[in-house]
Amino acid sequence: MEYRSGFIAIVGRPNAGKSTLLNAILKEKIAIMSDKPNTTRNNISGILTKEEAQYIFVDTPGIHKPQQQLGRVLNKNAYTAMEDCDCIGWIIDVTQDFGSGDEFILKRIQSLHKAVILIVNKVDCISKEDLLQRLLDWQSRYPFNEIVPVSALKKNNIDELLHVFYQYIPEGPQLFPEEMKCDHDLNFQMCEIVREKILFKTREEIPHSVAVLLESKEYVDNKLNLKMMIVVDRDSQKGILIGKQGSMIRSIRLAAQKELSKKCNCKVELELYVRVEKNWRNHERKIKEFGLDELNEDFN
Ligand SMILES: Nc1nc2c(ncn2[C@@H]2O[C@H](COP(=O)(O)OP(=O)(O)OP(=O)(O)O)[C@@H](O)[C@H]2O)c(=O)[nH]1
Repeated sequence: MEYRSGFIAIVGRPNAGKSTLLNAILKEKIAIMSDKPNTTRNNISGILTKEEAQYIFVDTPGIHKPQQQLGRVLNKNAYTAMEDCDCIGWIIDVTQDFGSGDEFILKRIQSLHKAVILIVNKVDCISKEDLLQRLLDWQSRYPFNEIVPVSALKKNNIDELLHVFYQYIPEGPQLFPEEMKCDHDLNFQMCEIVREKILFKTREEIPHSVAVLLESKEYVDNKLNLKMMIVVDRDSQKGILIGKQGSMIRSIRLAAQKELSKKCNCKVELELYVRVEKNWRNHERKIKEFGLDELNEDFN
């Protein structure tokens, strides 16, 4: 078996299960998951090094119709990932009907002329008969190179999916060291942990667009001191985040602190601040400042 290595862009509508799939493949929590659409903003890459190949995954923000500046930047990132890869894994939620978001992706894929593997996700939620019907429906929409049903959540058929990816990446040497699982540095992952706790604790009240920035980081006496800034775009959101007598921010801080300690293997002291930046999602400069337009710099 020849050794192969290549880039696989995972694209799909918000909530299709991209992050869950990436985590199932990499067997480690590196992309954040939540039940809200569009929690994945940067192109988190996961790297899986196996005996036969190195699979480099580019996770993309959910493709959706751009409504604001931030939406446009997100879409641009997803598209660049699609153009630069060796093959595309288009993940769909099998329980959802074909919609305008799919139409949008389809158009893009048609113009790229790349191998496209349709990953039919959430098959645990549907009967065999319905699944068959859905597969036939999807098959008639595009000449996919392969169609692979999976359950990212239950980790079903993941090995088969890798086997399929293998066939669509080129022969070549290992591109990254074996122990490297993700190209994003720890700082980014730490901010994502805090953002995940915010989304989880505040439920629908804080939009997915909340930004978390690392202000400072220092080790003192075997303890990691972190200062992070949470940026929201309305005063009312600041109120929600802080909560009654600071109860919400405290609960976010404690939950994040616990996970950060596990991640960093040391005691962590986290300080959180909330800043209101009105309408920051519409300002390109701010988007840049928050690092949301960066695209896999290490790979380019
Ligand atoms: N039942 C079931 N649920 C799943 C499966 N895969 C993902 N989910 C759920 O679907 C929701 C969305 O999953 P994510 O992985 O966050 O989706 P995503 O596509 O990364 O979403 P964005 O970040 O918005 O792009 C979560 O609640 C997951 O638990 C699956 O195979 N079966």
